[in-house]
Amino acid sequence: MVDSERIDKLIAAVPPALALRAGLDLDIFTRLGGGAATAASLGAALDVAPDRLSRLLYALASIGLLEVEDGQFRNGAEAAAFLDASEPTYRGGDHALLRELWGADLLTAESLRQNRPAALHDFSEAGPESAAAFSRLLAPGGVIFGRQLAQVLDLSAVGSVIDIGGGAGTILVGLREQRPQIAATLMELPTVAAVAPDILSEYGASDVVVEAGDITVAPSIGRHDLAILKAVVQVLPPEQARSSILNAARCLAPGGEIAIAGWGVVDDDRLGPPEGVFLNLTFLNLYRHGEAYTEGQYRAWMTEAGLVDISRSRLGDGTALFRGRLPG
Ligand SMILES: C[S@@+](CC[C@H](N)C(=O)[O-])C[C@H]1O[C@@H](n2cnc3c(N)ncnc32)[C@H](O)[C@@H]1O
Repeated sequence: MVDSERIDKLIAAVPPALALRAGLDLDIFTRLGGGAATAASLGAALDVAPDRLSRLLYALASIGLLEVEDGQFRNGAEAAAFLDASEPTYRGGDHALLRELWGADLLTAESLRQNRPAALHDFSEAGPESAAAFSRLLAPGGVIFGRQLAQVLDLSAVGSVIDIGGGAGTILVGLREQRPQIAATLMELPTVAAVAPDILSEYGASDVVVEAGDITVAPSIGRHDLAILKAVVQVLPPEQARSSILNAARCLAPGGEIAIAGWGVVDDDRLGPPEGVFLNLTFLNLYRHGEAYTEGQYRAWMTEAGLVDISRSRLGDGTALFRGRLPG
């Protein structure tokens, strides 16, 4: 017997997520920090009308992200830990990016009807301004991902790391926080390579070597102990996805490790994980050819690249991580 409950729940899941995003956009959780505020004082601090703001505050309280008592709002435990940007455990770094992606998601039916991406994003044809804007959107999330990676990889023997298609290169910032002695290179398409140094210097990482190149055509000019390829394979058509992995492996010194990551990965049956399955729809709206490739495709390309000890794991935020090593 089917009933409408599940459909109602699916539909109801969206508005709380949108309220959360509005809270992040307005910096509400960071403003509140460890304290409490009324809608009036928060409204004054944010320069928004308190009576209208209070609707959002009550909505956030209704899903436990805020707590309210006698008209005073404070962060709930999860918001205090993960949505306050001053905390090292902050998970909201991607919210500006999600705003773009969710905007694109609303166009899925349109993209299918028109048989073209309704919110086309073309990395190779992007002008300097849009390359800089997109790289800035990704930059905060990059630092967080770099920290996550530093926790799961053994960096003790890594003397040199390359982030291929790393946007502004901020993954290298998070990755090297505890090991600043690791030499770092960012390899990017020329338009992004041109804007990356300015963004890197804002993150105190002017020592990162920026190399302009196209990973589908040739490897880096250097050899590195660790190569990172995050959210890059998925933006490329299959033949270029394959060559990006073959060339990334050629950036490695013998014994070096590759970390291929992204939400855009699906199981071989294409039914999971949810991050990959639904990002694959977002891709319909953004890219002519990019897609969430299957685990089997990643493994086949990595094997063809001569990599061994291939593994797939899932990081805390749902990012799929493939690791492999070049024989020593
Ligand atoms: C979705 S973004 C991911 C950026 C970064 N890795 C991250 O996860 O934040 C994809 C990046 O791949 C870069 N890219 C696309 N095609 C490339 C290619 N053929 N060679 C090098 N970089 C490429 C783009 O310029 C863009 O910065």
